[in-house]
Amino acid sequence: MTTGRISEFEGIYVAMYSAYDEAGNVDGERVKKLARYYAGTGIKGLYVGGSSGEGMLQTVEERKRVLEAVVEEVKGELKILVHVGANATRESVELSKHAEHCGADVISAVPSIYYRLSEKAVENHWQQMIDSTSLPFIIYNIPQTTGFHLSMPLFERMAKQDKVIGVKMSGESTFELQQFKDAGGDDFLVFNGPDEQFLGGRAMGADGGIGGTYGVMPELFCALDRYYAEGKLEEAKSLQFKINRIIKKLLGYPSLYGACKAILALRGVETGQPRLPLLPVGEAYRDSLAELNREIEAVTEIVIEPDLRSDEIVR
Ligand SMILES: CC(=O)N[C@@H]([C@@H](O)[C@H](O)[C@H](O)CO)[C@@H](O)CC(=O)C(=O)O
Repeated sequence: MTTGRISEFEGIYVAMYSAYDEAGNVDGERVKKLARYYAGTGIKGLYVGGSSGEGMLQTVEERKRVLEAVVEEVKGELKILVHVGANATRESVELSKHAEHCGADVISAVPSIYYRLSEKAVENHWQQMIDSTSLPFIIYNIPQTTGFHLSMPLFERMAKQDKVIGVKMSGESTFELQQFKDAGGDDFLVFNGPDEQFLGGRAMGADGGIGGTYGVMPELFCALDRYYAEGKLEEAKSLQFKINRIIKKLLGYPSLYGACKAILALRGVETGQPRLPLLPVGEAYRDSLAELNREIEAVTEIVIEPDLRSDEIVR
């Protein structure tokens, strides 16, 4: 049985990539075009300004402009979750208030990075954001990039607050994911972070997923989620394997984000290069990316074809 909160937010969220012009500046029109590209793919919503969105590489003003463009384009069609984590608490609070003012649905944040912070400091950092708006809050746990390990006692203190509705679990342990689900309770949302183990995360209790590579194959993750929900586990497993072959190739380019952005460009959705220090992916890779794009499109064609028998999907 799903509770109100779960049914309101469960599902597939694209962690949206940045959209810059050729000079590398935030381009509102490109942000809108990218957001529009996802509306109608079956996803539940967008996660704006997270890792894939390069929020941590942008100024507060740029982050505001990105969110404003997304809200203007798809508010009401897609749920809008916004990452407001910044190194300084005061910037995070400013971004939180801006998110509420704009009409975002949920705020979310990683801990502050660089300084080795105590649990108390991270708790206070998050609490200031939570207290600054009436929006629900989703903890963003990604220890492999932040270096901060979210302990169970801190998780439990956070999760017992009404406004803290979920955790985006980008750590790789599905056991830990399951522990969050168990401790959070029936009404607490858990989102799978590692796209490569979406199915494992779902089987261990995740209510959906938030992922960067969804951005080049949203229909595949929607289909995977559907197969799992319908109990079609063989089909789901086979589709996850196909997806993982694609992700493995994407991870072989100078940067994952650059490769995904290049694939979007091949589809007519220009978003520029990732911002340095994330490496660009240049012309030299065009042919291999075009081939990878064809591979994604071929799998997509099969999963969205309603008349195909499910066993044809997987062979
Ligand atoms: C470490 C990392 O960046 N993880 C990604 C995944 O989507 C990741 O790109 C994917 O699993 C490929 O490894 C997401 O969990 C991050 C995310 O959703 C975000 O962009 O905020």
